[in-house]
This record gives sequence, structure tokens and C-alpha cells, in this order.
Amino acid sequence: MPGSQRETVPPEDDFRRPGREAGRVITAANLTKRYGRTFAVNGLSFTVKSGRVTGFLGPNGAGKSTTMRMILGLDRPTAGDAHIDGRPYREFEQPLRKVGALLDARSVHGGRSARNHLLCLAYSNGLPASRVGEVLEEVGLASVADRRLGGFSLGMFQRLGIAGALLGDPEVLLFDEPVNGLDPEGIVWVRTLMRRLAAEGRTVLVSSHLMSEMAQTADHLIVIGRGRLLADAGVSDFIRRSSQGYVRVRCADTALLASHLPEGSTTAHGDHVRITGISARAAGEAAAAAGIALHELVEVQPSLEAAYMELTQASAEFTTGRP
Ligand SMILES: Nc1ncnc2c1ncn2[C@@H]1O[C@H](COP(=O)(O)OP(=O)(O)OP(=O)(O)O)[C@@H](O)[C@H]1O
Repeated sequence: MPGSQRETVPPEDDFRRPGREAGRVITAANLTKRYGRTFAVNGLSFTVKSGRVTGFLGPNGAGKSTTMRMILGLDRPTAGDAHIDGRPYREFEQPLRKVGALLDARSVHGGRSARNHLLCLAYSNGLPASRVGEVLEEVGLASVADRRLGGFSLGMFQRLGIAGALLGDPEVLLFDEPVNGLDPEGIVWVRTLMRRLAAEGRTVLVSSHLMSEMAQTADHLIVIGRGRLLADAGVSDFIRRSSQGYVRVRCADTALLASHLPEGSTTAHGDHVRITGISARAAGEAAAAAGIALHELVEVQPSLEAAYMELTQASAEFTTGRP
């Protein structure tokens, strides 16, 4: 992946349960949610596979949270359905053991402590109280575990929400904007955590507006706009398909080179030319056939952000009209 360096985090054995199978998925089939005349989600179909981080992207109001809420049985679809391992969420007796989710991190009882909040979740899902201490430690909240949640910052709420998602050691995890409000250390921590969860074979669906972060975290992307599917592709494929890529060439006579390339494929940019529509290999061979010595020949991939902006421009509902 361009410009990214992934930490290789060894899976922790105590998180692994025997019999965890590959290929467990979240499926959405023609998923639709209408509020009055607005389609929040409109005929959305996709699958989320295990063993990789799937980024869930889309402009404000695209329908990401609504989709996640329907997967978690919190909103009833107007049409279509969402399943986890072939079953609707509400059919799981102890759902936290199967699916962990961070949705709205602040929607917790402010009078409770972090420990009590997690203990309530643990009891209601038949989980051992010992898990509470473990997840508090894991998300870095052990030192404030007995403080009232009313005084927590947004980043602390996010960590608590992630602790709740991890509590049941679930195979499937959904995170709605988990890095919102986190400090740089927290952002790196979330990235490492997501990568580790996927490496352990879990199914991880994470929404975010931070493209640079997604480029480093996700393997696969589902992009939606105005409730509809815009892309379902691997991150590198998604970037490669963007028309924002080009080949950068330097040579002594750029006008001469342009005359040997397809019309309209070159544009001058100071001391170099940009070639679009043909590969670096084809450009190099055309130059060689014409006897032109190249000083530089580089295939420039766009950033995930540029590819995303290109795809979603037409479906952004709330925009200033400026890039
Ligand atoms: N309870 C509701 N009642 C009416 N409209 C709703 C409701 N929930 C969501 N919507 C509308 O559905 C659309 C999708 O909203 P949703 O929150 O799912 O988008 P999102 O992609 O998560 O956006 P953001 O990135 O801003 O969080 C929006 O137009 C929103 O106003």
C-alpha cells in the first residue's frame, strides 16, 4: 500500500478460541431504510469477510451509521436484511460473545464508573467479571476505572466503547468512527488493535472519515454515497482504478516526447510532463522507439483521499463546494 507501513502484531493466543473458522461474514442484502421521504440506506448489498479490516466509507449522511445499526438490530430495515453468519443479530442469545460494537460512545449512563458500566454489560451477557479488568487494562483506562463517566473526555469515551466491544471476545466487530477524539497515541493504538483483530481471523468493519488512517488500517473498502453502494474493492485496487494516477517523465525535449505519445495524454508541469491514460511501461517504450533518453519515469499513484474524493464528489450531500 503506498505510503504506509504496517506493524506486524503477533496474535495473542489467549484471544484465540479453538474452532474459530475463516470466512465468517456480515451480509447485507438489498438493505434499505427509509425515514419519511429520505432513503438513509437504499438497496445496499455487500459482504464483510473475516481476517481483514474492511473500511466503511462515505460522506456525511451517506448511511454508514444506519447500516451498522441495522446490522446490530437497533433499526429495523424498511426492506432487505442484514445477517451475521447467516442469522439476524437479534437471534444471538448472548450477542456480545458474537459481535462487539462501538457506535455512539457517549450514550452511556454518566453516573456510573467505567468499571460498573462494563460489569453491567458483562453480567447481562453471561461474561466473567474478570474480563472487565482485562479490557480496562487493554484500552488504557485501568487507572480511571472507578471514576464517574460524567467527567470523561470524548477520547476516554471512545476507549470505553472499544472496551465494551472487546468484552465478549467476539468474532465480529463493528466500529463507527473509533478514532474520533483520540490523541495521536490513541489513533496508532486503534490502528494496531484493528490490524491485530483481523490477523486473529476476526471480522472487522470500521467506519472513518480519515482517509490517511484508513489507508494504513484497512485491507478492503466498502464505499457508499446517499445510501447506495459506490465501491466494494481492495484498497490498492480502489486506488489503482482512480483516474487521478499519472506517469511522471523528465527528458530534455518534452515536446518531442509528447509528439510520440497519444494526443492529449501529456500535460506540461514545469520541468516534467505528466502522462495519463497509458502505463509507465508503454510511455518508456514509446520514448525508446523514438530514441529519446528519459531522465525519470515514475508511475504516481493517487492517495486514497484523492481516489475517494473523485468517487464520492457527486454523492456528497453536505459540501462547501470547495475541495
Ligand atoms: N432517526 C432518524 N430519523 C430521520 N432521519 C434519519 C435518522 N437517522 C438517520 N437519518 C438520516 O439518514 C441519513 C443517513 O444518516 P447516517 O447517520 O446513517 O449517515 P452517516 O453516513 O453515518 O453520516 P456521518 O458520516 O455524518 O456520521 C441522513 O440523511 C440522516 O439525516
